[in-house]
Amino acid sequence: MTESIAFEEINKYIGENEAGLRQYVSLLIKANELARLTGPSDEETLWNGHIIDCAFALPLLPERGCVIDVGTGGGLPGLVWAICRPELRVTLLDSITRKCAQVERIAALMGLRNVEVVCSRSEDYAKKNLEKFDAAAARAVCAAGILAEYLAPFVKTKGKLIAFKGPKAQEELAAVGNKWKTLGLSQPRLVSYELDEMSRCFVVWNKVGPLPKGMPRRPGMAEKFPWYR
Ligand SMILES: C[S@@+](CC[C@H](N)C(=O)[O-])C[C@H]1O[C@@H](n2cnc3c(N)ncnc32)[C@H](O)[C@@H]1O
Repeated sequence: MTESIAFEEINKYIGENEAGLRQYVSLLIKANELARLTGPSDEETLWNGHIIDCAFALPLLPERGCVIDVGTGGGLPGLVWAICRPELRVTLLDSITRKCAQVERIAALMGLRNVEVVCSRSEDYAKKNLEKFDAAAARAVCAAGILAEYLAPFVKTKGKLIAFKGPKAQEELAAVGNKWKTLGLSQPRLVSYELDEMSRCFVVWNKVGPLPKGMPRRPGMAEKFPWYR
């Protein structure tokens, strides 16, 4: 792993947007009481473990354009990005209606005009939104190989796929080997960062070619029949 992101690189985003990010945390705590959106939901855990974690990806995002957060749950990372990068249009996608309703409410209460919430399985939404986004990302959704199948259809050629990953990243990538080209993707690169003394990373692919015929597949097929096996 050669690349890394230091806390200093994201500190300015956090400093400039602290009021908005703190407001999001307090709305998320309230929303958690109505619909379980995240795990532990005290202010410190949300700030340190979720907000800062999501902010670490900010330097990887495109200068402008639109990005999609697949499996956004309570709006992570998409709402953090929408707050810190108001010039980006951010689509927050999740298949669970009660989560989407809460995220929509939070975005409305915060007056975020650059956010769209979509309640759908990613495979269904991808069919109608092929190659519409400059970047697609996901945090805590599924293993890298399966995730790449979810994200790749959304991304324009030369766009980016970003996956938040922990210590299992190398193992998940090894399961796919060097077959990424099949999905129209570059070989992945790993970008490391440190949070709470834990080593984490982003897996980043570039979209370099077309999707194979038959993709995106029906909901559920990606997990049942991994494309790389
Ligand atoms: C563990 S949660 C993570 C939520 C958030 N990204 C975070 O970091 O807190 C995973 C979310 O992905 C959603 N999800 C998983 N597969 C999906 C799919 N194929 N299409 C849409 N949403 C999906 C689930 O509904 C769930 O809300």
